[in-house]
Amino acid sequence: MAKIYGFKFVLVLVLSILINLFFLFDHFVYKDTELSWSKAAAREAELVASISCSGHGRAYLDGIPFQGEPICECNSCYGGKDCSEVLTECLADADSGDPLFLEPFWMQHAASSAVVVAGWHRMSYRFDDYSSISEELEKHIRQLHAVIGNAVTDGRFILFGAGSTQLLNAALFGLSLDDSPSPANIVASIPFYPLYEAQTKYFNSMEFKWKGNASLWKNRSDSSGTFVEFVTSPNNPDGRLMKQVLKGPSSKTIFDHAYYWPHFSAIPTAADEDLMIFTLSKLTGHAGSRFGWAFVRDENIYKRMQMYISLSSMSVSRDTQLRALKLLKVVLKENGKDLFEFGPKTMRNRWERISRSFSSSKRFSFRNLSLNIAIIFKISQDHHQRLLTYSWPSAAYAWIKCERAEDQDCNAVLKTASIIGRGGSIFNAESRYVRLSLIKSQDDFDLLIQNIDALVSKEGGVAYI
Ligand SMILES: Cc1ncc(COP(=O)(O)O)c(C=O)c1O
Repeated sequence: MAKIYGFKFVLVLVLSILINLFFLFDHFVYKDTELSWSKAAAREAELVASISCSGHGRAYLDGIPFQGEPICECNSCYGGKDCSEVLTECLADADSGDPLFLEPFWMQHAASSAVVVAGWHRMSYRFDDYSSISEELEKHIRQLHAVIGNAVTDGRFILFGAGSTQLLNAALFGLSLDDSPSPANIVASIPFYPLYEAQTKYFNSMEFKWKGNASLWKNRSDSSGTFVEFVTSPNNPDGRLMKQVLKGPSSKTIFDHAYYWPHFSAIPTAADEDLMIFTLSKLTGHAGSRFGWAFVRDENIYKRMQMYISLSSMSVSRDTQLRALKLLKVVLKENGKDLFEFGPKTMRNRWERISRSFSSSKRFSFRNLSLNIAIIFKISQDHHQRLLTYSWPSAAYAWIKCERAEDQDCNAVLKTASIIGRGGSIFNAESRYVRLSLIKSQDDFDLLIQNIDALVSKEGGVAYI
């Protein structure tokens, strides 16, 4: 009898231990991972993401709803409720530098790149340490440059801006606001990104004046004052790796490295300049997030740039910084392997395609940027492995020249074939040049190729310059 009671006692004890373990597990392990306040938001986000737009559009959480439902926003030349209708007489728009070629990458990395933002996320003007930049984001940015080897970041201050657009202007003020009695002369080499001239003229400061083509000031006298040169490397529009034209103690340089990433260029050396500007827009494609950063060697210039940011917008949105951090974490996975395979491969394919389209043309030519692009991933600290080697140009834009004497306005010529490019005069170059953007969506690119093929088929022969 005592044996049976003893057995029952042990059984009850074991059961009770098991039940307690179950509740403990449920409380600390299962309950811990169960979603509560984020569940509805996650469901809403996935619901919108699941709306089918036939691969030619996208529904967004903040899109204008129709009958309470989010609707598809179609790519150009597609329409209808689900973007399945091809619009006729549609123009191939290769004008803007909207980097949507990277959208498929982020669709493939939807899970790792999603961000959940609580209603109370970083409401303050400041971080705890009174700074306005996320230390963690700064760390990831510096790590990214070290992995890709495109910039030396040691011994430099870092600044965040609302896209590189804000930082370019901050740099202009930072370099011009010195004790010089006359305004700084602002220059760039032709062809140049038109924003430099537009910003300098629009802000119309007493501290600086636009002076145009840098080459015209090579033999200037000492009394000509301070010069600030914008150097875009790789260049927009023609993709060349550029150096400053003006040298000497009275010249300062703003290096705009928006395109100095393996998608668009060889990375022969790590940029090691005094003032370097980068942007998330052309790195990950998130132009809409408006995030850029600058590395500045000189503390006084850094402080003046900081003052500009502070007076114009206080600082960069914490929401944007959070998103940038999440994106860079994805980028840095396996030392950048995924993004820096996808980006260059996509650009190489597009260049192969457009080169083929123009290959039989004598009427149009483009600079053959036949770069030997070597993408180097740091597999570990001291071991580099060459994973991809391309011998194709991969610049963000094709810089096309109309070769016939009568084709003075190349943009107009392309327009007759329903192609919208950006005319050379916008970059201060001849109008027999035109820039075609190769970084837009696949739909835009496919239509561009279709219209180029139709235009070229009306003539014959290739001319590389
Ligand atoms: C050379 C260059 N710099 C800067 C920018 C501006 O980029 P962000 O989106 O960072 O303002 C662009 C955009 O096309 C660009 O081509």
